[in-house]
Amino acid sequence: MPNFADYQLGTYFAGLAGELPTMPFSFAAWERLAEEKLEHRLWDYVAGGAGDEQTQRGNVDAFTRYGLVPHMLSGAAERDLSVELFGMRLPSPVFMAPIGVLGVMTEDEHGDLAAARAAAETGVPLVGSTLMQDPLEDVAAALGDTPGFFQLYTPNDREVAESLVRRAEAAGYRALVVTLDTWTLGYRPRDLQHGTFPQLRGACLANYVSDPVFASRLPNGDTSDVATVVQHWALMFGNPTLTWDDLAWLRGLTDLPLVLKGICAPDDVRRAVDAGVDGIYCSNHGGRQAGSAPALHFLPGVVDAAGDLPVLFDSGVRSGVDVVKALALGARAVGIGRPYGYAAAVGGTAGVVHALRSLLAEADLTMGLNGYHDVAEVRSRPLVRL
Ligand SMILES: Cc1cc2nc3c(=O)[nH]c(=O)nc-3n(C[C@H](O)[C@H](O)[C@H](O)COP(=O)(O)O)c2cc1C
Ligand SMILES: O=C(O)C(=O)c1ccccc1
Repeated sequence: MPNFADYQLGTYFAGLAGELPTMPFSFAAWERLAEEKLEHRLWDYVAGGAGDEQTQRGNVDAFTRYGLVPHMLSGAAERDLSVELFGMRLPSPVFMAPIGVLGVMTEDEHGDLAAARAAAETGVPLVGSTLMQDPLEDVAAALGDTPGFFQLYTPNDREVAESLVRRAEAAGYRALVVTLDTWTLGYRPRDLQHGTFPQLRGACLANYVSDPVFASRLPNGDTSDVATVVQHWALMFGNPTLTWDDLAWLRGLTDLPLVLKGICAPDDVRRAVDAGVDGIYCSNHGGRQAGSAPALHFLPGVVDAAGDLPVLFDSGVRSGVDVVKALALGARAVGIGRPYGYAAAVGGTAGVVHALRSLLAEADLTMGLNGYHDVAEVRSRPLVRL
């Protein structure tokens, strides 16, 4: 059983030996460094969100409305953070949420590969986006023994969708995460002001370019002209006509565990359960799509409606304390988004490894100091509503 808190001890020991930290230990510090490092347009794309950005701020603020209750003398000197997900025992409940522009956020290495290498080093699973700078097969190969899940943006061309799913299966991804909240792009003032966003300039379309069915849709199957690729991608990317009636088709596409991302309403959970999915992913896309209530607000209702199905959660998680709060509200696994993206921008693989290890150390220490031995115990004790 990994002792995540040892990362803190190791840091102080290294300090005693004169080796001082070079990377941050808080989200705020990562954020500052990433803003300095990233090209302005890319920074705006990653940091920005829909409308006046109240939804993404609300996602973060929502965590301050709940508090953990400390319990003393409970002997929680060693904690078990492991959770069971889709028949796998994961060392911790933390995973990396899909970030579709990770591929171009890093300096010396491609970002999707950096995240996959960090997954291999830490055991933290990666949900790889449809929008990668390298083909999904190369990213899977960099994951080592750590599980990867493939996030699908369902193209309106069903044969392309099917081809992506076949490739994800063949590459060894362990679940299919279908994102439902981005069937068209949200209203994003920062990107609008720049008149563009990265994919429109050909970034992170490797899974399309490398796909034989996608390529077959291009004139003469020629994927070398970026403008042509982007045009076909833009026409195919979203699927506004997808409804619950199409879920049987999606379910029939694969035997992999099927997870629906972007679910917030309990009604939708019930429909998803009826359609035979294996997991519910409660998220409002980090406030980048629709203006809505904070994602955390929806979590208890989603967990309740999901019954025995595992609920994954993201949107607004910034610290190890936030991870523990999301677990207490019923999440089985908790997704980190912008925080590891910023770490990738600042420090590549090493940055992501450090960000994950320090976040896990904080989650582990938070559990221990509050007297919790394991995740089941966190879930069994109510939070204080502030
Ligand atoms: C730059 C960026 C790109 C994203 N791309 C994707 C994507 O390709 N697929 C997807 O399902 N979600 C995508 N998301 C949403 C994340 O998976 C996650 O829901 C969100 O980052 C959570 O919010 P937070 O980062 O503020 O915690 C993206 C988020 C960001 C910040
Ligand atoms: O930026 C995003 O959040 C995202 O998921 C996306 C996906 C495709 C095109 C543009 C944005």
